[in-house]
Amino acid sequence: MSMLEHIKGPRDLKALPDGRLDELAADIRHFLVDAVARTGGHLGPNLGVVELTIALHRVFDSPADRILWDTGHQSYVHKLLTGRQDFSKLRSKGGLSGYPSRAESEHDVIENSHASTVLGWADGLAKANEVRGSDDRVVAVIGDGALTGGMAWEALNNIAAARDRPLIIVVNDNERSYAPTIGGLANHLSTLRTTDGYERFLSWGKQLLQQTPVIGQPLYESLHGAKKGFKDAFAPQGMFEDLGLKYLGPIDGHDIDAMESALRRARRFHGPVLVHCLTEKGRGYAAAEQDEADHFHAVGAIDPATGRPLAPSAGPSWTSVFGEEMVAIGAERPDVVAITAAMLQPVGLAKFAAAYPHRVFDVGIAEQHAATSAAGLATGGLHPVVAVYATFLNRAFDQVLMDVALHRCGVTFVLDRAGVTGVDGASHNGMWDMSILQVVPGLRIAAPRDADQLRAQLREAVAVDDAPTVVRFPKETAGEAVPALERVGGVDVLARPAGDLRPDVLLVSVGALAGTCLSVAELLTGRGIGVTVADPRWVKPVDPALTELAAGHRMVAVVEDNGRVGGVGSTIAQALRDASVDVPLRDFGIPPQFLAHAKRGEVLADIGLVPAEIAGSVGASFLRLAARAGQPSGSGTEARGASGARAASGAAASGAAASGAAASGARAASGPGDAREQGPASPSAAGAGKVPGQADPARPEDASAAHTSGGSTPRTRGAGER
Ligand SMILES: Cc1ncc(C[n+]2csc(CCOP(=O)(O)OP(=O)(O)O)c2C)c(N)n1
Ligand SMILES: CC(=O)[C@@H](O)[C@H](O)COP(=O)(O)O
Ligand SMILES: [Mg+2]
Repeated sequence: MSMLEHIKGPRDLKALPDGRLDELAADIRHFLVDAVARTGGHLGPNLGVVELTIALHRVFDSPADRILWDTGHQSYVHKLLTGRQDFSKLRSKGGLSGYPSRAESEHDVIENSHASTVLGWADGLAKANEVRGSDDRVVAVIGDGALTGGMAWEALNNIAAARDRPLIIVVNDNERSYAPTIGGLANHLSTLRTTDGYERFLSWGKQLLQQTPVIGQPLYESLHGAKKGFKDAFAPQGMFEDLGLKYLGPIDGHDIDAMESALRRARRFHGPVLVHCLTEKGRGYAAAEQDEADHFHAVGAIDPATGRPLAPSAGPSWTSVFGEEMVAIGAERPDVVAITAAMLQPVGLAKFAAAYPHRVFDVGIAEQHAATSAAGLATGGLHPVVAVYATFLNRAFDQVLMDVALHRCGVTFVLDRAGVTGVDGASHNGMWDMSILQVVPGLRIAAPRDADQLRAQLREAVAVDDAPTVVRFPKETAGEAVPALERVGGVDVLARPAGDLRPDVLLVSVGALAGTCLSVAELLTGRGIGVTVADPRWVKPVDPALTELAAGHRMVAVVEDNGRVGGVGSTIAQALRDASVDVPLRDFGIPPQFLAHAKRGEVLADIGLVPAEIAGSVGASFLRLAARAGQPSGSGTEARGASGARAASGAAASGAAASGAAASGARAASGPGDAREQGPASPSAAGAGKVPGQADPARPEDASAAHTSGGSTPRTRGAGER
């Protein structure tokens, strides 16, 4: 039985004799490499906080004392020491989250994986302790990378002002975000680190004197008193102390004894104190320590012996397609520059940086600054491309609105990881961008359906110099090309009703869900419902060609990998009303919920954003609409079923059929899956437009619902009512 297995909670850890702690640390490292090699996860960051976390849980009394983690990706050791050692399903459905989770443990507080928030949380909790007269402590662990985020400095400004409010800040300084941390702060931390030699000399002297009989200890005591003056005289006065924080450090973050000693001093201090500890991301695992990219910041399944990835990539990722095209654009457009928020490699800008080192700017984990500095770059005559993960743009909304859009700056925001990402949990899904950005005047949004469209639309975006543009795409591989039959206005028609079926349903396919939509259309074709599949390409502003297309159909359905509320579907519904196109609309997207961690495919299935559920719901809706209007139920008849209506195949199902269909120009909807009769969506299909409280235009009994789809509404209400 390993030492780690004896630890069921912090109490067991505190009971462990000092001499066994290094053995525990070794056990934990071995566990982390073994477990995360199987599941994937944030191996490097967690290998770097083994001793730090042991010391924290030995000095403080969690959960009475709150131990908070910024970003939370480095909380695996914290989980191991607080009763959670089954990592077999880490970041998988039903398994441990890759971040703190209140549902998992009373020891966990912050579930948000967005960086730089921990000091804000800590300030609030420390104030609460003060108001409630509690002597419990608040400990905030923040990385050097997260410390470059603006929120951290807003909080520090408040924390430092309260000189007698206890709060312990532990800066986990491993000199890296993914790559080495940039900026003046990083330089300052480096200056403070140089006193590390001074500290090492002192700790050597302390040990020597304490081992010297008789005179050693008294001599140590008197020298210790002189140390303060010596340090003040020679060691750099850190800005943290200038701010009003007591500074302890730099401390060797891999020396449990030194860490415990510093933390005990910090705990006794009745005010804000910053413990600056030096750690190494990937510590103790050679493959991580030697990984130049990011010290195994986040890995997939790997061979633990070599650190090499086990699962070969299934084809070019959206990110790599973007990165390659940026290099090509960069050669043609010397005015194009790029901005990353401490994620050069993950967002695909590494090749652009290698080719044009003076045209890429890493601003640290500072998306707000990224947006506003982009407004400055654009005003200075350049065209900045700001590449961030979709979810992280949330925090820069005001800057996009009031700095970039208000001043009509030609800035292109490239949002990677847009839509459901899955394994990183609720705060990582890119599910809000196409809702919040709908309200930004002049801003245009592109949602490419495949790699070819990404290349084309990126070029279209950087050609716009008087408004912000957005290009958004999901995680992982870019998948097969989805050719268009024709372009109507700016809208690509991907499929027309099969055979003699009429245009019953216009299925608006947003972005990378084109394959899903082609499968939906095939299923509906099997029910004798004629479907046109259209990809608007630019979803904001709504193309008039789309509203014209809608006018030629009996119902519209919009499918998007984005939140339903305020998303593309809502916007198209509004455009139909504005154009007096009186056609009912159903929108299918992500319900307004925080989604638990699971694989992307599992989440999409759980929320009903899959062909069978969407087809079932659209088909049922359409048939009810037709029945209520006394019209034939589709241009084919149910009776004809799959045998009657030709179930065509196309690009999504097979290349040959696609090229054949494209040639004939009459391709029906296509996609995998059979054309069997699909029952109406199960009531639990929360995301497929069937969200509790959401009305179905064909069901006036839902009239009480808070939000109905746009377009004409059932006879019982005025047209265009929402
Ligand atoms: C607002 C925001 N932007 C970007 C990220 C992506 N991200 C996750 S961890 C990380 C690096 C964090 O560096 P640091 O705080 O030093 O922690 P370390 O990984 O070094 O322990 C980044 C940029 C994020 N989580 N939040
Ligand atoms: C913690 C964090 O924000 C990132 O490291 C996140 O894990 C991104 O993961 P992917 O790059 O694998 O999408
Ligand atoms: Mg770091």
